[in-house]
Amino acid sequence: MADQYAQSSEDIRPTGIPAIPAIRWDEPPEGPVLVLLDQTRLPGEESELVCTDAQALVEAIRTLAVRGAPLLGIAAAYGVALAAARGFDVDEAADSLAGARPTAVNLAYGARRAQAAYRTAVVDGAGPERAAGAALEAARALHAEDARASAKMAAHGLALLEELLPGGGHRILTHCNTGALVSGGEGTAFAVALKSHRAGSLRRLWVDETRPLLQGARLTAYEAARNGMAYTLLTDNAAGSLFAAGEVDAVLIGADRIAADGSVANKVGSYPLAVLARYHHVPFIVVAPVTTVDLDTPDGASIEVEQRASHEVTEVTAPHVPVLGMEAGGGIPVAPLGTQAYNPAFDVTPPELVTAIVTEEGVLSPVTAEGVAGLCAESRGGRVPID
Ligand SMILES: CSC[C@H]1O[C@H](OP(=O)(O)O)[C@H](O)[C@@H]1O
Repeated sequence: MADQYAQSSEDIRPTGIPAIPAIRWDEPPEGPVLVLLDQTRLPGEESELVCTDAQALVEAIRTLAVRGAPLLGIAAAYGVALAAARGFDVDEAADSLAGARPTAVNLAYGARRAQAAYRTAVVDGAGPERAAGAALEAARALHAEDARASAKMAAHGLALLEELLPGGGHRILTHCNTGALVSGGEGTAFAVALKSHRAGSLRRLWVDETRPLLQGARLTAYEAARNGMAYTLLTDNAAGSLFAAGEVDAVLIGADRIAADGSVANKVGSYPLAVLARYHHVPFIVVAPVTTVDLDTPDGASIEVEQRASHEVTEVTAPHVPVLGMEAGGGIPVAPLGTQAYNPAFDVTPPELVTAIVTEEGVLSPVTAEGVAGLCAESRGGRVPID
């Protein structure tokens, strides 16, 4: 069944990860800027969004021009460095960036890490310029750490797939977008699928479109095509029939926050996939860096799930209008005007439904509170306060 839905080979353009990096710091003569690949305009348009202050970055985060837990942390750290470099109030910038979206713990972690570097420099007698340099150094370090973590997660994840599914021919279902567009490297869950592809072991990447903001259709399909992967798009509500047909060997997803008990907050639609995977005896694998683990959040019920605007559900956009960032009424109504929609951006999967959590520190399975704590103990000596 999988092969009859394969896109034709000429559609596959193995041109590598996005030509424009998801994020980059630049220092033109008029002053430092943070340059983002505007993810609201993908896949049709690869355009850059230039942020000159933290407020512009907060808006870009809220409209998902920049998104995905690890990249949100990196962006927030650069945002604090940008505020420091341009003489704005660093604490105010860190607070507004940390609070831009509630669920991805990396966001606050990145902001606080750069803020802590700035403060430490000031306490050590550094002037504003050197202190700003310390914040930028912290952002660059986080960026590089995430790139290394991505490569390690890909290696650990592929080894797990080969253990669970010996002989290759992996048919992997993924949800939302977890590639280079969410990372300092090649991503989290997508990086595992990409490594499987490069090893000749990926038979099919099933890509959930991921309503309502279509990160799967717009972003994961874009990354899979650019990497020459065999992928097939599906509506979220078609996933169940794929499991029933025996077409899914493993589910690979990312995470936005992993609580101390191992509960996983991820894009809405992840929890139903976990239930389907359990019912059909398919491994449900979460791939996330340790920066996504939050020991200060005890369990899934304690995770704040972002609720987003109704119009993201009740309207679709015209081709030239970005999916995100539009005001209510900016799109084409698919429901009666005035319809209110339940639009949680994430859901929470309990640890007992998670086969394994893959981090740069290795594979945690089964998922236990002790194991989650152990991940952090190894990877993060000191802990930067994130709230
Ligand atoms: C590996 S982080 C990617 C993670 O972030 C996505 O959410 P959003 O697109 O709203 O930033 C989704 O939960 C992905 O799993």
